[in-house]
Amino acid sequence: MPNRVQVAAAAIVNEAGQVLIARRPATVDQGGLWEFPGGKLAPYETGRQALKRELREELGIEVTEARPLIRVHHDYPDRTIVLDVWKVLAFTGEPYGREGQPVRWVDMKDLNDYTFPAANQPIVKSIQLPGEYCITMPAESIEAYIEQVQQRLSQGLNLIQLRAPELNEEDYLALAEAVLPLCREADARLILNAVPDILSKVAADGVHLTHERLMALDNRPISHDKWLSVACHDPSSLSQAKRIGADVATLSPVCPTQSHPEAKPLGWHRFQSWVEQAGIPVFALGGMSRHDARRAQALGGQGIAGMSVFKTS
Ligand SMILES: Nc1nc2c([nH]c(=O)n2[C@H]2C[C@H](O)[C@@H](COP(=O)(O)OP(=O)(O)OP(=O)(O)O)O2)c(=O)[nH]1
Ligand SMILES: [Mg+2]
Repeated sequence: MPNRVQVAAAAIVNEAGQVLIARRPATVDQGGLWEFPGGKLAPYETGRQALKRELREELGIEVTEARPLIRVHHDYPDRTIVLDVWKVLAFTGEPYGREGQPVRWVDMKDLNDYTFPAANQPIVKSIQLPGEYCITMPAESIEAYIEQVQQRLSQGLNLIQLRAPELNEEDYLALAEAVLPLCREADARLILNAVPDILSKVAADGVHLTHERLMALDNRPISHDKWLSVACHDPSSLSQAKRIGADVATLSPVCPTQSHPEAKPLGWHRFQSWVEQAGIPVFALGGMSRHDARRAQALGGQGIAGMSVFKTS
């Protein structure tokens, strides 16, 4: 690819959970589409420096705090771009379209109604996902699973993977049906750890595929209005995830974990370098504690996933 363009872009989220987007002029590359404000790195600039300069130039604001959100590589017909996306946590000034471009605050869930350049799909997903992904831990009975989910929701967790591999299909379906209204009530997303077909029976928000199910696929098995979460353990499963159009991945085990004592931990260093190439939001899984969410995010991950980490007593 002849042209490799490095771009810094910003996810600016306000207290009401709205995101600032801008419309690209009709005459430029990707013209007329909505974008996250930002632009190309000048020679010798770091991503963070470019972010600050671009937001000063395009929006008239001064970024005072930002962290990496996601990095996306994308091949357009005429160029490859590397989008280095930052979550802006604090800024001074009132943003406006300083170059005359329309800018708009939109609710996170309404981002899907706007047309962005093709590279932006994983960025939109990353903005919509929280930093904690709760996976249910083994429980004694269906009732105990339900109680566990209730407890996790009451902690404010809003992304729940219903994992219960020991249940037969009928029991798992009954459990999923019982848990779904609880998640709806709490405005949480419910991801079923099961075969993709289950979404024709239970109107959950998505499915999570085991590593084995992921590797057996050639295409995305569910529609784009549902979430496809997948289990990855190495660069080849991460690239398979990207290839089939998964929305989010767990990468494990990052640290030693009691639930999978035989698995060799990959460590934070590899987590960082594999995530950088992944191009989709990736949660660190395996031996996590709550304070690791910040660490995972500082290394370019979406946050942490886990089972026992969210247990309160
Ligand atoms: N800023 C931004 N650029 C994006 C997004 N998605 C996406 O594919 N791009 C592409 C479009 C462009 O090819 C490139 C960004 O270049 P740009 O036109 O914003 O660059 P710039 O602000 O430095 O503008 P200029 O000085 O070249 O006029 O990245 C996005 O969400 N935000
Ligand atoms: Mg720009």
